[in-house]
Order: sequence, then C-alpha cells, then structure tokens
Amino acid sequence: MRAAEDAAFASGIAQDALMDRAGLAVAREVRRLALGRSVLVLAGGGNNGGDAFVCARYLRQWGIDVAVAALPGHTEGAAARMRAAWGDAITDLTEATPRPVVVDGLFGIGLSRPLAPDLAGQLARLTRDTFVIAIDLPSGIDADAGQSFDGAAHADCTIALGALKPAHVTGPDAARMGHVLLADLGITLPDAARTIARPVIAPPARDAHKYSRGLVTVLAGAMPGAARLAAHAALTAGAGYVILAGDDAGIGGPDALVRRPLDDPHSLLADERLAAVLVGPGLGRGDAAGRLIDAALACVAPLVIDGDAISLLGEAGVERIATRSAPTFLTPHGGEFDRMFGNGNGNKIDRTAQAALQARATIVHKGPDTVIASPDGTVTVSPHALSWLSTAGTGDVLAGILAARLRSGGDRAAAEAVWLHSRAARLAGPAFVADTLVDHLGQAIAECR
Ligand SMILES: NC(=O)C1=CN([C@@H]2O[C@H](COP(=O)(O)OP(=O)(O)OC[C@H]3O[C@@H](n4cnc5c(N)ncnc54)[C@H](O)[C@@H]3O)[C@@H](O)[C@H]2O)[C@@H](O)CC1
Ligand SMILES: Nc1ncnc2c1ncn2[C@@H]1O[C@H](COP(=O)(O)OP(=O)(O)O)[C@@H](O)[C@H]1O
Ligand SMILES: [K+]
Repeated sequence: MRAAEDAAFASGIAQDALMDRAGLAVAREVRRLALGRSVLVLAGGGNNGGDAFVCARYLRQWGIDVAVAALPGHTEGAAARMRAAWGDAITDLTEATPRPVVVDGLFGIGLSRPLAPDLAGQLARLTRDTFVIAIDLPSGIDADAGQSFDGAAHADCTIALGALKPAHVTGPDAARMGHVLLADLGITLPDAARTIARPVIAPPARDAHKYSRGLVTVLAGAMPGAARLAAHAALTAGAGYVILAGDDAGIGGPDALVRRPLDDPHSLLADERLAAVLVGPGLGRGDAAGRLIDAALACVAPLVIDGDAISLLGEAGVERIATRSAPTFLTPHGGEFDRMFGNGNGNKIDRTAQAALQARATIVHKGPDTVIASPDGTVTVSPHALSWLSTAGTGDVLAGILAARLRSGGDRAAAEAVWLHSRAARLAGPAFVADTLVDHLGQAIAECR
C-alpha cells in the first residue's frame, strides 16, 4: 500500500488530494450509517488522523452534529493541513465524551507497536456501547497480521482505504473489523493477493463423456467413511467417473461410485485417463498408509494430498512433492500446515505463498481465512467462510471437490473448490453435517453461470 501510494504521488497526485478522497469516502459511509445520530471523530497524529479531520469537515458541512477529539499531531504535512482546515474545537481524548457514533481515526497502517495502556483505556471507554466506524483499521491492529497486539480497538464497520490489508482478511484481528467496506481511492495496486470471487463454471461440452469430464480415484485407508465422503463430493462436484479404492470401501455411499480393491495401487494409478488422484482423507498413519502415499507420489496424474497424508509426509515430504512432474495440490488445516512447513513468522498469506514456492504445489491452507497459493505466485484468500464448517468431514468434502475440479478448472480449480465448498455451507447451514454439504453442491454450481 505504501509503495502504491508513493507511485501515486510520483505520478502527480497530491497528498492532500488523496487524503481528501479518503476522508470523503469515510464521511459518506458515516453519514449513511449514522442515520442522523451525533458523531464523535477521534483523530490521531498521523495520516489516519488526517483522514479523520477531512471526514469531520465533510460531516459538519452536511449539517451533521460532529465533535472531534484528537491526539497531538505533526505541525507539517497533509495531516497538519487537514487539522488546520477543520478550524473548530478539538478536545483532548481524556476529556471527550462518547457519542452514539464514534469514528476511529487514531492509527491506521502506521501503527508499529501496541497502544500504550492509557491510550487503549481511553479508546475502550469511548467505543463501549457505541457504533464504531474505523478508518482503514480499528486502531491498535498490525495491518500485516503478523502479530496481535493487546489493547486493540474493535469496530462495527471498517472502511479499508485503497485496498484490503492482510489483517482485514486473515489472522485473529479480522474478527475485530466488523463489516469491512473497501473504499476505492483510484490508485493503481500491484496484483498481489485477491479475495475469492464466484467462479464461472460452464456445463460439460456437448460431446462430453464420463472420462472427458474427469476420472478421479480416491484412495481409502483406515477410516473409509472419510474417503467415501470425498468420493461422493467429487462425483457431485462434476467428475465424470469416481473410483473409490480400498479394502473396506464397499459399504454405503452412492451406487454411482465404482469400487475397486487396492491390492496393487501402482497399476491402479497407472491409468492414463486419470484426471486426479486423492490421497489422505481417513488414510490412517500406519505402514499401509505410507505405501499408498508412495504410490500416489509416483503416479503421473495430478494429485491432491489431504489430512493424514500431509501429516505422514511431514517436513521431509516437501522435497518429494517438489520433484513430482504432475501438478500437486495440498489441503492442510493449520496443524497439518505447520507439520509440513513449520510454524514460522509472518502472516498466513506470506507463509502459504512461501510454502507453495518451496513445494512447487498449490496449497489450500484451510480455516476461517482459507488462503490458496500457487507456485506461480497467485494468492487468493477466502475470508468469509461460515464457522459452522468446523465439523468433522468437511475437509474431506473439500478435497473431493478439488479433485473433481482439476480437469475443467485448471489453474482456477482450487479457488473454484473453495468457493463451492463455502457456498454449499451457506446453502446447507446454519448447522449441518459434512454429508449434507455434498447435497448442496449442485445448487452452488448452478449459481456459477
Ligand atoms: N500516505 C498517504 O498520504 C495516505 C494515507 N492514508 C491514511 O494514512 C494512514 C497511515 O498513516 P501514517 O503512516 O501517518 O500512520 P498512522 O496515522 O496509522 O500512525 C501515525 C503515527 O503513530 C505513530 N505510532 C505508531 N504506533 C504507535 C503507538 N502504539 N502509539 C503511539 N503512536 C504510534 C507512528 O510513528 C506514526 O507516525 C493509513 O492507514 C490511512 O488511513 C490515507 O489518507 C490515504 C493517503
Ligand atoms: N471456524 C471456521 N470457520 C470457517 N471455516 C472453517 C472453520 N473451521 C474449519 N473450517 C473449514 O472446514 C473445513 C475443515 O477441514 P478439516 O479441518 O480438514 O476437517 P476434517 O478433516 O474433519 O474434514 C475446512 O475447509 C476449513 O476451512
Ligand atoms: K483507525
């Protein structure tokens, strides 16, 4: 964001003009959300405070009852000019009284350390029981989501300026933002990470047949229910033919699933028609599981590795995955990710992108803020999954959907799968079991015209 702002300034946009755009965008939302109630604007000493003064000035101009409480500010620069342009009463934070609507313009992306306890205390006092609208970020949050500071504010609505920052979509502070709105400041941004969008999924071609739509083989292990769930999801998400391979795979599930024994995994996986192989759901962690993983890694088809297979492969698996000739997709939850890539520093977006480069694989790093990173550097974040997804088996369903989307989705397969999974959860919810999720995939696909 800083680089994009600098580029905008270099291209001739004045800092005052950009701050005016930011403050005006915030003021418009405040006017809309305040519904005539009186407003207290909190302004910090930096540019976030500059935006706050612009916002207060527009609100006053529109006849809204607005007061400003501020921290001491710089004497020069755009923020100082906006403070001067306000030209009205400014109270000290400690003397301010709360109003029904509070605009938090104390700190934005410039925050580099936790708020001092007395400041955090004042902020808490002024934002308790009020409707809080944060400028760019609730004050006290690390925008890069690399760490969580004590004493950070919360908001009912956050107006992200110019672009979403990592903390808006990932990490524990994402829950402090309330409803996030994005204000376009008209500055060009690098194509870094994107949030997920509804995909377009075309129906099968006129001359499609079951193999052209994709043959998917799911390897079952110690807990065949998980593999069955994944196989059922693959069938429902658009695969033409799904083989469920394993000793105990014959019980239950749709009759459209083709059952195969797993005596010779290598020859089973040598089928040239394979669009995808899935290993991991309910695999178990014994010797038999290890042999299946070896066979899966050796096959020349695109491979989805999930659950137990990720845990079993661990750190040593990264190199084995990186040297595969066909594309590989990993779908770890947080614990599985750490087992394979370590729980190092940095936010989830950066860590996942780094892991994708290391393993030369597409990584779907699951959770409330699923991050999808590809070895070509593409990153997509899905920030709004329903928390009802936190139930056993939903990960198996996701792995199955992904295996099904590989044939027609190509590079976009992982994003398609995550979107469909998330959408099916909304259609099935609030409370549901993983099996029910599968029943809503058809409707989710129908929305992808
Ligand atoms: N660069 C620009 O001209 C624009 C910036 N914008 C706004 O500017 C914000 C960033 O502005 P700044 O870089 O001035 O930073 P902030 O206004 O977020 O922070 C202000 C100052 O607080 C100090 N500080 C950091 N942590 C602190 C702490 N814990 N306690 C006390 N002081 C602390 C820092 O030294 C920093 O100078 C964005 O979030 C956005 O709201 C927008 O106005 C768009 C244009
Ligand atoms: N709190 C949550 N909010 C939103 N989605 C969640 C949450 N917890 C888990 N999920 C999603 O649910 C799925 C769970 O997968 P996983 O942990 O592998 O479970 P399992 O192995 O039991 O299927 C993932 O897609 C994950 O992103
Ligand atoms: K703020």
